[in-house]
Amino acid sequence: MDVLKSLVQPLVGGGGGSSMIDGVKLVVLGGTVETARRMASSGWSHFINSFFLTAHFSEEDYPYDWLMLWLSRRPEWQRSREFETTTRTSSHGWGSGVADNSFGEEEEEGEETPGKVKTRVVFQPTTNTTHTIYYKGHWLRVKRGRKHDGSGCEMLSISVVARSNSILKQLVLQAKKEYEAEAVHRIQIYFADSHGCWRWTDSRHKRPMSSIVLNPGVKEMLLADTKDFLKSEKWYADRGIPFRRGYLLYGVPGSGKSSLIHAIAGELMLDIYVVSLSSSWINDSTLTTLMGRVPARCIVLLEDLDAAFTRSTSRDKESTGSPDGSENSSSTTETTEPQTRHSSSRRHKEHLSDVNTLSLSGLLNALDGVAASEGRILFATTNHLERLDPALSRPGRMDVWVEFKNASKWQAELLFRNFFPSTDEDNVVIEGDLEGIELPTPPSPSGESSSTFSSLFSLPSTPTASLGSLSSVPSTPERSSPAGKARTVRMDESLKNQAYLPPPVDDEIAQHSAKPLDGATLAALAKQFADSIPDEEFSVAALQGYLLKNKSRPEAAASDAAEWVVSERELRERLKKEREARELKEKLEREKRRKELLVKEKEKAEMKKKEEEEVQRRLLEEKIRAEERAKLEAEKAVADALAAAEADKENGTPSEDGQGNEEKDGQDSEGDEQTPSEGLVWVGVAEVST
Ligand SMILES: Nc1ncnc2c1ncn2[C@@H]1O[C@H](COP(=O)(O)OP(=O)(O)OP(=O)(O)O)[C@@H](O)[C@H]1O
Repeated sequence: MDVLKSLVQPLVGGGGGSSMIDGVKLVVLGGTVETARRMASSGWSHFINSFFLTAHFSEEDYPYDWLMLWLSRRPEWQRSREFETTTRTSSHGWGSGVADNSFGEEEEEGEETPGKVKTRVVFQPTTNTTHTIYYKGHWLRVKRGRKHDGSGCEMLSISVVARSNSILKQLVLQAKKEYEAEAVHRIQIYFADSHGCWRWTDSRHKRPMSSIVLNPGVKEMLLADTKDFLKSEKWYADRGIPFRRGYLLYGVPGSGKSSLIHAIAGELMLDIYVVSLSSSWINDSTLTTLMGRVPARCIVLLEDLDAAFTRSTSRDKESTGSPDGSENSSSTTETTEPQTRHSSSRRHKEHLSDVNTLSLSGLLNALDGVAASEGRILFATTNHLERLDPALSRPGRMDVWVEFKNASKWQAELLFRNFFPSTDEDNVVIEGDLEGIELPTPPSPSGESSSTFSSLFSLPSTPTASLGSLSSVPSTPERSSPAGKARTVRMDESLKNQAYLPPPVDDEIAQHSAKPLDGATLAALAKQFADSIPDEEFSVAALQGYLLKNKSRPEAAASDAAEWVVSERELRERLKKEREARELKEKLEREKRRKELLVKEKEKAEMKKKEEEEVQRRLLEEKIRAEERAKLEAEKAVADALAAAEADKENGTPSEDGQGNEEKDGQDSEGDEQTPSEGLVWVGVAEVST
């Protein structure tokens, strides 16, 4: 105590100093202590940090998601005393494991509202709090924070006292494994945003391939092709061919294009990156940026390929995707790429007039330009193949085309059999089992096919191949096996697929579903249903809609199908008539408006003509009046002159023989050199000209 007093005493200056000096001394003392404390603390953390290995994981990259899922299952992470809540889990829609600290409405008491979206709220530690987690004999210091680069992105920093970074590697690998174990049942959907970034949007359960009802062999062929492609990176590299493959799915709406892509993504365990080309913000540079940012293994889905070009009607013909553009209709890469070079001024103009435009050359560059990423599988969908430019479908861009038509009888039967539950466990429909229905010809990879099934044909992936030769060159040589064999093999594989785990059926929903039927009854009902459905008249989506209405009554669904077809036709007929009537009305109104416009224009022209005539008439009148005025003034001047002469004559001395007068006249005439009549004419002219 004495020691402390002796230390403080000189500083506070004993008892004799003024109170102000004492205050200053106290401030100086406090400042010194605080500075010393800070220096010690920073020195300590510097010292500690020199032993730590630290890894940073940005929100924008996958490892962040892996680790957040892993952390959400750690009790230490949940013991945080400061939380923030979010409804967007970093684990992208799953993360509902036992240790997950999320909670939702199912925990709440009371009945549920059907159709209400269940929102899960997740507690996660606030940013900038540090957690210590024990992992494989090491203490990890985990901290969530934000980047300081202005992006506001979250960062996860994990530090560990270790000599090598192998423990961090192990941690990341384990987190990845756990994440992928969850991901096996789901696919992630990312959507492009207007800043050229991919935003995670949804996580969906995988859709089994068997739920897609297409003509025989189509989906198997596609699946085989995509699988084969993913395995052939070296094959492509050895031949210097860009490692990319494109599939164009075209045809009527509601025929299963998107569903098939979804199912393939699930089967291949790939995420889907979606760009809607009809978005108002899409333009060349955004699309190029997006294409450069897709990960190596994924599915890129370009929706509504034709809509990209119908959106902007003001664009030049050269940059439209429509084959109608005469200059562009025969364009290939060779013709469109030079366009990019020589049309910079035109592009600049376009840019000024409409910043949100996507040109054909921009789209082509994004698909296979230098910036385009490799290893991705591109799917493009369109309802209007005829609107696409041939350049878009050049091999290397769209290697495989698949046409989707309205449902065939065969599809209708299979759809019915897939739709209703069966007591037969092995009620897996193999194409050949569907008796009595003429099967469409399966696709042939050799391209020599196919009448009803002319829809699938594969293009060679070598750049030299022409569009005309629709021979199928497989993405690797092994794929030259006969179609039938390939199909059987792929069918077996797809049946073996264990990846799909459908979500459990809600009890309430189960009550409204049909009771399982035995195989024979189901087959008979499916046949009855298919017999009532006309070939290729209704889309699969329409049939599905009908079945959904009868989801608990398979017998009624089969027996009422013919009636439904009649009512649908009547409905279509009525809608068609209504549309025609509307169009006719609109046409008549347009015609009426056009006529009214013409009449108005005519009236306007007549009015204008009348006004001009009026002006002319007024000018003429003015002119006549001016002439008359001039004439009157001239006459007056003459009369005045005569009167003046008369007056002179009366006032002056008259000469006897009249000589004096004549002399005067003679002098006058000599002096003026002007006769009265000449003077009259001059006055008149001067008046008129003014
Ligand atoms: N071939 C099919 N097999 C199974 N279900 C199908 C099929 N075609 C359509 N459906 C069902 O119809 C609905 C719409 O299908 P989907 O969105 O895949 O059609 P689409 O061809 O992509 O349509 P659009 O061209 O309008 O985008 C989905 O619910 C899907 O389950």
